[in-house]
Amino acid sequence: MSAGLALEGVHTHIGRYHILQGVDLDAPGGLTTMLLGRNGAGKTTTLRTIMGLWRASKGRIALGDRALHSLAASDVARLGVGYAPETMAVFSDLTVKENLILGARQGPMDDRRLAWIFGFFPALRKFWLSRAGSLSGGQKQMLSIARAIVEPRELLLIDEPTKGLAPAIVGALIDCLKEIKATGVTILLVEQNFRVAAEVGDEVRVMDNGRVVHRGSMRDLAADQRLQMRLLGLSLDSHQ
Ligand SMILES: Nc1ncnc2c1ncn2[C@@H]1O[C@H](COP(=O)(O)OP(=O)(O)OP(=O)(O)O)[C@@H](O)[C@H]1O
Repeated sequence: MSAGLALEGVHTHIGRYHILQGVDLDAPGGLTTMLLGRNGAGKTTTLRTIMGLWRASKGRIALGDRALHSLAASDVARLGVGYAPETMAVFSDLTVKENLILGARQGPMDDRRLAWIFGFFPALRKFWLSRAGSLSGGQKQMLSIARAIVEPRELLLIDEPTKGLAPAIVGALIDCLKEIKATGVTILLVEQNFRVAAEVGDEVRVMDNGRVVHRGSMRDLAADQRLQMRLLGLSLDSHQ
C-alpha cells in the first residue's frame, strides 16, 4: 500500500503575499482525497508546495516517513510523486511519445504500463507521433495525467483535471481516475466539479483562506447539502 501524505502547519509565501497560513492536511495512504474550496482558497498553492515548486516557509510535509519540505521538485518526483498541474503542462512542440518519455524518470517506458494507459486513453496511441500542440483540450489533459502515471507512483497530485472538458470526456476521465485509484496509489485531487468529487473521492478536505477548514469523508459531505453550502457556497444547481 502507498504511503500517506501529511502536512503540518505549512506556510507558503509568494513574494510578499502570505498564501498558505498553517495548512494541516492528511491524505491517507491508498485513498483518494479531494481537496476542495472556493477560488483562491490556496489549493493549487498547496499542491505546488508539496511538489517543491514553492518552498514552504514553515511547517512539515511528509510522505510516509520521508520529509519532503526541504527537497527540490526533482527530488520530490524521484521519491515517487507525480503531478498533473491545472495548466496541463504538455510540451506543444514535442510528440505525445516524447512528452511521456520526459515523465519516465527511471529509464525506458514500460510497454505493459503503456498498454494499460492506452486502454483508457486510446487517443494517445492514435496520436503517438503527433505534436502534442495539435491535440484537443481533453486529449492534452489526458496526456498530462498519463505523464504523471507513466511510472508507478506513491502519490499523485492532480489539479482540476475536468476543467474546461466536455461532459462526455468528463465521464471517460472519471473512469480513468477510478482505474488509477484501483492501483492503490495515494491521490490528492483538486476538483471544482462536485459531482466528479463525489464520485471518485474517499476523503475530503476543504480549504478556505490558506487553511484547511474541514476534514471528513466524501460520502458524508456529499450527503449534507447544508455543509456543502456553508463550506463551498454550492447551490443545488451546481450538482448537474
Ligand atoms: N504567483 C502568484 N503571485 C501572487 N499571488 C498568487 C500567486 N499564485 C497564487 N496567488 C494567490 O494565492 C491565493 C491562492 O491561490 P491558489 O491558486 O492556490 O488558489 P486555488 O484554491 O487553487 O484557486 P483556484 O480554484 O482559483 O485555482 C490567491 O489569492 C491567488 O491570487
